[in-house]
Amino acid sequence: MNRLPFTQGSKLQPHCRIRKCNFFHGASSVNDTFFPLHCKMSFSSSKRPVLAVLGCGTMGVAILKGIHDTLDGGCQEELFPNKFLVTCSRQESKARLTKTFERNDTEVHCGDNVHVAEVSDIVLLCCKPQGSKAILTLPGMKEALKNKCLISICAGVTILQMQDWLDPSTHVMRAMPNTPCKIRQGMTVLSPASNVDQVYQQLAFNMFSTLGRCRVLEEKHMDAVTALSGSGPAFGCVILEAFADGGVMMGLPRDVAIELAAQAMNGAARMVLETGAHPAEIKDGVTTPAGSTIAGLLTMEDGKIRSTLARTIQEATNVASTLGRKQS
Ligand SMILES: NC(=O)C1=CN([C@@H]2O[C@H](COP(=O)(O)OP(=O)(O)OC[C@H]3O[C@@H](n4cnc5c(N)ncnc54)[C@H](OP(=O)(O)O)[C@@H]3O)[C@@H](O)[C@H]2O)C=CC1
Ligand SMILES: O=C(O)[C@@H]1CCC=N1
Repeated sequence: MNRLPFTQGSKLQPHCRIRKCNFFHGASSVNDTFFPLHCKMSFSSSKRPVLAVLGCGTMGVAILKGIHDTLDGGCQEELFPNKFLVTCSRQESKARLTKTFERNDTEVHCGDNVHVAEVSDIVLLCCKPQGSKAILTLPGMKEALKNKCLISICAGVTILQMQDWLDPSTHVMRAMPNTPCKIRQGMTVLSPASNVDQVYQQLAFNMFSTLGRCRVLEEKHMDAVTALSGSGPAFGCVILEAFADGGVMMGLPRDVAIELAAQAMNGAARMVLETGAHPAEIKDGVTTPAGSTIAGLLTMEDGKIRSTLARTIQEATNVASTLGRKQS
């Protein structure tokens, strides 16, 4: 059977090995060279870029934790940020974030979005989709983001919408990461606007590659990406929990059942990603004629599990496409 062509993102993780990305729209390939592009931009306060996270909730924390781990692993890359400013809207969140990020390189602000954007080079927008317009159209934000890079992870908020709210000189990019970025096992898909400078594209690719796998796709795929890999960890965990319930039903202690289910799924997923094998090949390899696996597989098919899961992605994609339209 043919091997599947995957990105090599996960192999980048040890200590920030950066590879060069092919950024043509729709391309996803990375090659094996170290990143050679020298920074032709001068960043605000130091040689290395300052990163802002506007709206630092679940995802902002997941991304920044992964980035901090990369830095703590000794990342010296010129294009990798080494100073961070994050924002939230409530004082209690500020107190929580201040505890979470007790480090000299990270400042936490309540509000202050425009000031934070002003003193940063790269701005990650991590608020809820319906709050994106309110933040990007704050008085002074258009000025603050001139010539800078804005990377939005907001589901369903399009490049065109953001360009409409911002100055034409702003380099607008969408990213769809997922929560495993927190442990640097994430998947991020990037989609830059056509005018985004190569240096910013490289910078974003570098940054997200250290948080797991990263690839570049055309914006038309972003809603499906949101459903499959943005929401995927939630869907995967429901399946995992149901497997564990089955183990508990048959007498396994809960903690053992969860470990076995998680490692079975982790092992299967890694076989797909690391060998390029098709999932069907792995399934067939497990399935002994007249054995227990085929008995279980037929039960799954009786429950229409394939169409149920595929329709899950279809439905989540449809909803993702509407999220940017509902602005508060
Ligand atoms: N959760 C996920 O797995 C994924 C989410 N996404 C996208 O990421 C985005 C964030 O999701 P998630 O992290 O789950 O959401 P959260 O609700 O956890 O985080 C949103 C954050 O925005 C802050 N915020 C709200 N208004 C303002 C404001 N005016 N100024 C500054 N900060 C503000 C909130 O602050 P406060 O806490 O003080 O209210 C909160 O910290 C969404 O757009 C979603 O589509 C993408 C991929 C995966
Ligand atoms: O549920 C949501 O809308 C977001 C987008 C991807 C994951 N969470």
